[in-house]
Amino acid sequence: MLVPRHGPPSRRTDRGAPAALLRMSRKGSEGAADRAGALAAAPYGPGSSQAIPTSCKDTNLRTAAVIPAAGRGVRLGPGAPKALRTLGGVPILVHAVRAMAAARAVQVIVVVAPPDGATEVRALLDAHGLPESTDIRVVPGGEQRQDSVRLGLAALPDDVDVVLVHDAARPLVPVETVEGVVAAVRGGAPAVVPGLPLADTVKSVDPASGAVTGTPQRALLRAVQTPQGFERDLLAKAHATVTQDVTDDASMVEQLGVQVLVVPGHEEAFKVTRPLDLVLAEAVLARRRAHGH
Ligand SMILES: Nc1ccn([C@@H]2O[C@H](COP(=O)(O)OP(=O)(O)OP(=O)(O)O)[C@@H](O)[C@H]2O)c(=O)n1
Ligand SMILES: C[C@](O)(CO)[C@H](O)COP(=O)(O)O
Repeated sequence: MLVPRHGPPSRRTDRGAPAALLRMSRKGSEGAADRAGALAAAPYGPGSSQAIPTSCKDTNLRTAAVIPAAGRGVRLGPGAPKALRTLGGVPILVHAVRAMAAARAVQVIVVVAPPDGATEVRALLDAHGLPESTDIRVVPGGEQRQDSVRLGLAALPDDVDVVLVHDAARPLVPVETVEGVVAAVRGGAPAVVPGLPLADTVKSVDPASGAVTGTPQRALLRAVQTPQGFERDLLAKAHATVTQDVTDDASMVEQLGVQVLVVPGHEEAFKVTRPLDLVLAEAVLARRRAHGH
């Protein structure tokens, strides 16, 4: 099914799909070249007039997850790169890959390894017996998270139309959260993030003096998690055009003027960032195991 999202339909073929989109769904190098061309004629943003595919039933297109895992884990303290440290005796990255592979919609996973660690990560994943039905690829990452995600996107096969970006550092995200994000993208939202209301009051501050400059209304705020889900071409365009430093992928899409939708997140999808997060993650895992999960 093809539906207009950002304005009136553009020139259509006899099946109702804009010609550029049908070209983009072809497999192989010709399809890839057309995809690049179609991206240059960017359909996204205010006033745009393109239509985009929403259902893999009509297009046979697949959903992929890019898992940036190239960070050093400085805030976690000295040791191996964070994604390779263990939780319940299993590397954090393996938990994250399993969490993505558990979602029926996710057929392709691109793991973005530390820049000099792709071979080690490939061997680690092979040693942990991940589902053979999922196409799992490993590529080296970059200096910043944004660089790593961009390198992961470049390794996606042509027949992927929806992409999740999921931090390796969120190893315990429940499958329901992953599937909720995919369903929202497949249901018509071009960019989707899971989010939770805040428990703390948040202040803006002047970093130089520490003086409070404001108190945003808490009810209007959400702490956003991953996986963040996107139409592939939209995310590729965001990574090709936004150069400003950002802390998540959705904010790059926001800079293109495209609406991002928040769906319910989950408290177990927290990010392992500091040492106490590891303690919490071990406790959550122990609770799951006690319940037979
Ligand atoms: N150059 C980078 C930096 C981060 N990441 C990934 O992005 C996710 C979120 O980043 P964060 O939690 O900040 O991880 P680190 O960068 O490892 O943590 P720190 O900032 O404490 O070093 C992590 O899965 C991390 O591996 C990445 O792939 N490439
Ligand atoms: C992408 C993210 O997890 C959303 O909350 C977060 O912004 C990553 O931040 P980090 O400082 O790179 O961990």
